[in-house]
Amino acid sequence: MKFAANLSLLWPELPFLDRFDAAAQAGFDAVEILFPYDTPAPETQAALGRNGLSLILINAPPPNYTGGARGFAAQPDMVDRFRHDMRRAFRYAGALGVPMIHVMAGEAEGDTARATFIDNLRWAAAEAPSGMTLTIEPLNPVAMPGYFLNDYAVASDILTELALPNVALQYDSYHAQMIHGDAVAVLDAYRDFVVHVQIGDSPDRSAPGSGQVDFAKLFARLEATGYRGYVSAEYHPGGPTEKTLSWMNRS
Ligand SMILES: O=C(O)[C@@H](O)C(=O)CO
Ligand SMILES: [Mg+2]
Repeated sequence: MKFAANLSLLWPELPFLDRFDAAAQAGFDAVEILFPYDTPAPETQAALGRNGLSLILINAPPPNYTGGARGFAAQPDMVDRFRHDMRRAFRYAGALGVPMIHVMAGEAEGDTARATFIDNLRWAAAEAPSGMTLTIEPLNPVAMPGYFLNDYAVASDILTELALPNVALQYDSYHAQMIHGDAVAVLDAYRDFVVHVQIGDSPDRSAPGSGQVDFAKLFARLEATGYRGYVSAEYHPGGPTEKTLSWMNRS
């Protein structure tokens, strides 16, 4: 199994660029960053390069630049803004060879929002550089009140309707458990759509093994179904990150 470290959440006590060194020392060869845009791409590239790390995922758009809004992809009156932000994300990801961008839906509800989300994803999929995959991720309403994409069934319906090879599902055990009460059942139900897996426990987004998610079963299901993507650590370590990484030793 391939593991990645989410440097937006792990090693929170370290300056951002030092987290790359910590991840490599802990045995990771890949990282993801929710919103890397404050750091010029050459600086991120240097931190990756000196550690032999790949950056596998970033999000679009950056919330510091949107006033905290978590995307506009499902907002009918923000189509121009969505396209502008996606072009910026494509430039940043392209400069660093990032193969996946998580497209954030933003706060919205209803049929018009759904149609807008689908139209925007179709546009972005056509604009995306060759080899890049766009992901969508259901976020739970406790963590992200009002967020449009808050249910795995909604995500899978949208992906089925789109039927595009470069738009797929980002599964997160923390959100899946919070939304549907059984993260493993969610993985089983929507496994065919999944290209990227993030792990965190529920209800506190703490380290695997500290909450309600059955990680032994979850890893077994990933292995049994031949998952070849990354499993990325996206949780609040609540102390030294190195002490939370025993889950990496299981495969
Ligand atoms: O699970 C999460 O919160 C993230 O993967 C994310 O992309 C939201 O910013
Ligand atoms: Mg996530």
